[in-house]
Amino acid sequence: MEYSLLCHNLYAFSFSPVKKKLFLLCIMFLLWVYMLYSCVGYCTTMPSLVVDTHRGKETESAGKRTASGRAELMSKLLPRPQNWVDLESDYDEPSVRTASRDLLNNEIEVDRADDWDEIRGEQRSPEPSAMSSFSNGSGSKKLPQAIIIGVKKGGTRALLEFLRVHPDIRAVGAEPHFFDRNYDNGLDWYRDLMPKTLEGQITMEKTPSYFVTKEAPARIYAMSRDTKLIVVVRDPVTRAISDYTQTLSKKPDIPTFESLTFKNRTTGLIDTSWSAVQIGIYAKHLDNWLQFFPMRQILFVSGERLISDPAGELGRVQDFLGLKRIITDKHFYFNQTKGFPCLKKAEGSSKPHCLGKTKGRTHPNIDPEVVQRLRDFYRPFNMKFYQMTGHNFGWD
Ligand SMILES: Nc1ncnc2c1ncn2[C@@H]1O[C@H](COP(=O)(O)OS(=O)(=O)O)[C@@H](OP(=O)(O)O)[C@H]1O
Repeated sequence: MEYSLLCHNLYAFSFSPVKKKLFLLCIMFLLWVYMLYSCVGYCTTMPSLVVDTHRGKETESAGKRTASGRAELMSKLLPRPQNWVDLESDYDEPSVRTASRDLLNNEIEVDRADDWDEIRGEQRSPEPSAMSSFSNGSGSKKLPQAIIIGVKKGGTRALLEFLRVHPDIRAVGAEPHFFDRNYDNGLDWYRDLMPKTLEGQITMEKTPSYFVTKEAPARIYAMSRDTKLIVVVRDPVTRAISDYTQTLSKKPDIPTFESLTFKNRTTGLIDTSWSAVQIGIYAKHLDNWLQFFPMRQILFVSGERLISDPAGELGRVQDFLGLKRIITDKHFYFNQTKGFPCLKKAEGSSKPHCLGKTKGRTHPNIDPEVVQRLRDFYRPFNMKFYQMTGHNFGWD
């Protein structure tokens, strides 16, 4: 009797139309609260992600949790950013960072502003094709087997973007700066920045400051003694002017190139502590690398030929990496307006692409006497470099 009464009450409860509506409303409310919660979580994550990426070194001290969080967030952003990323190198030569000049000390911040803009751009407008690779979960993240280690303003971005056309190359778009600024974050952090690769694909990155970082050769060797190293070199005088032009574009009030070049203009003594000058002493930096890596493991790409004959240089790079020559002259066209070779189709896109406006800036006119003095300064170092590499780059 009692049992049938209970059943009756339960039946009345579950099928009462008012209670049924209340029950449904409750579920809808809970769903709504859950969606709101997820949305708020997403929105608060995005800005911190950008800020962390932008801050780079400054956030390092926040500890492992922050670092791994940043790695996770960066990996979501960076492995397959917009196909034609055009980040500008954002480093200064370490020994010069300690120089007393405000101009030099501020250079990292000045350059970082470019990364900030570009990475924001990548978040805003990933192309549909980029999105499909972005969400491609196949493969696994590996440490890079080949790295473009330099030189700043040599043409490193062009080389990396051209290489990314190759189906057997996957590269991280932004500069990880692992072997100079972020080494304390550890190899897992570094690996996590890399895009996923399938068997037979090569993982790559480019950070041009490695070439002038004293600790970089030993650190890369410790990661893998088999790492293939690529250096894009350019006439050191033009490179110095290009470097200066980059800083000038962000800080128009800096002293003239001519005054920064000399320790003492009257005596004509060159200021080798100025990073723009020092980076171009290639023979000196190369010596450091040869303490750890044999010459056959380093490929030197001519920055000049990368412009005049991109397919030729890309052929050499593909051979060096042990890849089939897939990138050929059919992939390039010369854009008259830009004044540089561009890709007919960038990786994952059907549209032609040139590098952005931070690549190929108009250089200021430099006093020809100062240019000549710099040429004289670099000549013996260039000769030594040609001797070491067995290649005359024709800068003299
Ligand atoms: N195809 C193509 N398009 C545009 N620019 C090209 C290209 N190939 C090489 N270059 C030259 O690359 C120079 C910039 O070098 P990096 O990319 O190594 O600069 S950075 O260190 O990453 O900031 C850049 O230097 P500036 O001309 O002084 O701006 C270019 O001369």
